[in-house]
Amino acid sequence: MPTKIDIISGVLGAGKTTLINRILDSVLKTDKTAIIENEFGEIGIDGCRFAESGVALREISGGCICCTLFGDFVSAARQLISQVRPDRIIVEPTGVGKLTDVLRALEAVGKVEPIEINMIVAVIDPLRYNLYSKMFGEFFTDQIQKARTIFLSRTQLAPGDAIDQTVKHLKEINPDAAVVTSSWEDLTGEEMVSLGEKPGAACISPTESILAKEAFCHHHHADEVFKVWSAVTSVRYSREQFRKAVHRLSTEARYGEIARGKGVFQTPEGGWLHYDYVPGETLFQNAEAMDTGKLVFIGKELNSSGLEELFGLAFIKGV
Ligand SMILES: Nc1nc2c(ncn2[C@@H]2O[C@H](COP(=O)(O)OP(=O)(O)OP(=O)(O)O)[C@@H](O)[C@H]2O)c(=O)[nH]1
Repeated sequence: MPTKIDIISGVLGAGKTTLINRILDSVLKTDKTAIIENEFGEIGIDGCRFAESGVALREISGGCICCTLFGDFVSAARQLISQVRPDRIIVEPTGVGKLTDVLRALEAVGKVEPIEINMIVAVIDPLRYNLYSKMFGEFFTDQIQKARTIFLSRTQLAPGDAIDQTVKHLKEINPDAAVVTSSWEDLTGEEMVSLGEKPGAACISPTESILAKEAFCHHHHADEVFKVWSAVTSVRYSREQFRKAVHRLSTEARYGEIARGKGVFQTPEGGWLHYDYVPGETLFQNAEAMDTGKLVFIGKELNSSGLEELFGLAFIKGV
């Protein structure tokens, strides 16, 4: 039996990890499942978020499958298939990865291992459609164009007209994709899997039609456009101090254009908080105790020294 491959794409912070966790609830009942996660930043933050589910996880950090990590991805997939023998591999590309490039990498895997592309999903946040379209440009469009199923995230928070507008834009770019507008809270894991597996009307053959066209297109790589600032730190912040720092970061142009932030830090009381930043929203969650705090921000034209100053760090950069 070929290994089923599910690709869950979406720009930084769109909701890929959240969707994968929902899908895992269902597929783990029947399929031995592995995950390959590609983190653009060097410090992997998400790994621990799948840990409890008991899946085999391979994390590829510090670049993108499209360029620097193409070979690493192909070997990780080959190794998983030959050693773990999963029924299914879920691939979470970086938010600044193009589906085209992921499909190209999978084409290389398919030459040596039996695989079958099962889901090609893009997660789109309707609340930030225009912002992300501008910020992520060709990466965003490519994900929409190549997806078979598009899941809208955060729909419970989005007004109806934002959802309608988003669906209209998506259909203009990819009329064949199935677009799921239901709130994720109203869907079971099984329903999400079945929606993700349902092929769009014009079912894609990744190795031929998509990739042949792409070969002639002008093509930017993620690391030409986006930069990562990351740090490990023992500095403690209260939730309020951290929120204030992030507010400055997102409102003062001198720090650059911040697309995503995530990490963990210790509070003055000794607890640990995980933070998730997307433009206009910072969420905190209690976290397990860590060996050290880790901060990551990704964006355009990042001002590293400004960030260092802002977070007042006694830190070792870029570990
Ligand atoms: N309530 C709600 N929160 C969501 C939804 N999707 C994402 N979030 C929240 O948005 C934040 C980012 O979601 P993630 O699932 O980590 O996004 P991601 O696309 O995996 O992010 P990267 O891996 O950094 O690119 C998290 O705090 C999520 O809890 C959704 O549909 N509903």
